[in-house]
Amino acid sequence: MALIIAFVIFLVYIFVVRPYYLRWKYSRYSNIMLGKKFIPVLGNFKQAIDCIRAGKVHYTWYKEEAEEVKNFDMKLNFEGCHPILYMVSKTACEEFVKHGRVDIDRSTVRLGFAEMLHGSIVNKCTTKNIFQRRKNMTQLLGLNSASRYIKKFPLIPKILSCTRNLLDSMPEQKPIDLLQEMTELVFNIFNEVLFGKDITELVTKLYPYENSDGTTEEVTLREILIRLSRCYIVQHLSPLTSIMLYFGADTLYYLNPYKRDKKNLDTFKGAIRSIVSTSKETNSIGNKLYGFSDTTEEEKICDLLVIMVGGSETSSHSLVSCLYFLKKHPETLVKLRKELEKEGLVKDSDLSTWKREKLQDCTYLSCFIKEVMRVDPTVIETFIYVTNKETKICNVPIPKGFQIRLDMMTSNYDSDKWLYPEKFIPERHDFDSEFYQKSKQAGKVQDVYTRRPFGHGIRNCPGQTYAILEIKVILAYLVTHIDFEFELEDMNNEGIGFGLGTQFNPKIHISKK
Ligand code: HEM
Repeated sequence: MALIIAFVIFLVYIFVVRPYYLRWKYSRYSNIMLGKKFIPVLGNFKQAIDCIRAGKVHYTWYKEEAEEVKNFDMKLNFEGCHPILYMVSKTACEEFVKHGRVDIDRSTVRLGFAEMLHGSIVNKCTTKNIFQRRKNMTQLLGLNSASRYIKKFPLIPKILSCTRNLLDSMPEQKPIDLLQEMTELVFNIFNEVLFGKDITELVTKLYPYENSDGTTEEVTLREILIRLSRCYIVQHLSPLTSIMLYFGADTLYYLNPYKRDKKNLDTFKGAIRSIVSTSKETNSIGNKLYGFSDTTEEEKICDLLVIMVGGSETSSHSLVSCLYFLKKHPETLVKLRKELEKEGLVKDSDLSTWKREKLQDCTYLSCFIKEVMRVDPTVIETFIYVTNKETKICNVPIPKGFQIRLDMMTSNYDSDKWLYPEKFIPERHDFDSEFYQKSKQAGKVQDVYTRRPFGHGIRNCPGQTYAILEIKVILAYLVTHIDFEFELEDMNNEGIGFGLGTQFNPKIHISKK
């Protein structure tokens, strides 16, 4: 009995007393905004739930609050019972980056995606070993801008041939699940890059997947990855996860859905392990990554998993957004097609015409993608970071062990930095455009922290160069080879969005040119 009472008191403390105490404590700082609609247990998730109920994408409230939030350096929110300080202003971001690694480092909390990717670099502090593993990844995959790999390896032809295969398999004038198709496409591309010829097994072989009703289904690895990503997002949002984490992350595995998700995850990792260990492609990136001596076998598998998730979930969502905004603003599609035509990137042009340099010359294409990432970012916040000791940011003392994230949405809608931030105007990113000059004259100037789609600091996204190149090639190929229509309901929905975790699953109809 005493134990039950102690447990109830503990729950009341973490879900009610502590959040209210922290809200009171930080309300005394004029540069901290308290998240709205806070309610015990759910924390500020209520805002996301309200958006979904109103038929809008779950992160619309970030956009709606942006004009108010921009007046603060930080925002205090609660994810369930977890307090998180979001870095909002340029100064807060700058100080966050300066504190990097020593005073503030990546959190090791095993929650949601971080739990799914547990064992990889993602929820590990920035030690020498983690730095080396990140370097192994970026150098081998050539994800940094000075990439020898991207130059030497026929990455663009691979992207093009996968996109062409996808288009060949797409039926005309029938509803197509766009997110599913884009995820499949980037998954295939990324895995060809990672595993070369071994891809065949990866794409076609079926593996057992345990469903929530206890039945087992035979599905492809790609399907397992898609389902698992969704399951771990749900785990992240569940108050039960927060409670159980207090008893140690491994206790999760005694209960469903955690036990089942872990089993499915182990199937996935087992398959990757078997593909790499029996690989005939000794020179494949996956094999080389697997060959590094400074990591254990489990760490290598987990690092492969993180690049597979990072490489497919994110870019596919960005592509859906890009296609949507092209249709929403038809003049952008006309302008983009004209630019591509000028570079000789047209239907039936020889695949060897599609050179990286040509795509780099497509200023409008770059600006368009930047604008999509501004109005509808794929990721709205970084992974969780934590203070290693009492730290000050913008003169606010933050105790040891406090969780921190970078807010990646507010600055996109800051009217001090952007002219007409609510409008979709790709030209705002083109220094030579009239609109850019007009913005400048109106005193709107961006700084290095205004755009944050890939995070900042030593643990920012190592895949950004690869991601942007991939999005450019696929988008350019698609718009030159198909016409497409979204459903009217989606076109008219002003609250639609396609970032990670979106509830929207748009259907398109295509006709091949
Ligand atoms: C549109 C595409 C993408 C977006 C918007 C994106 C965004 C992000 C963001 C916001 C982070 C967190 C940074 C932080 O916590 O400070 C991240 C981390 C990461 N991303 Fe990406 N990403 C994309 C594509 C990719 C690709 C293609 C890869 C392939 C390798 C990748 C691999 C990673 C990895 C490994 C991390 C963890 C880095 C670490 O823990 O040190 N991402 N990404």
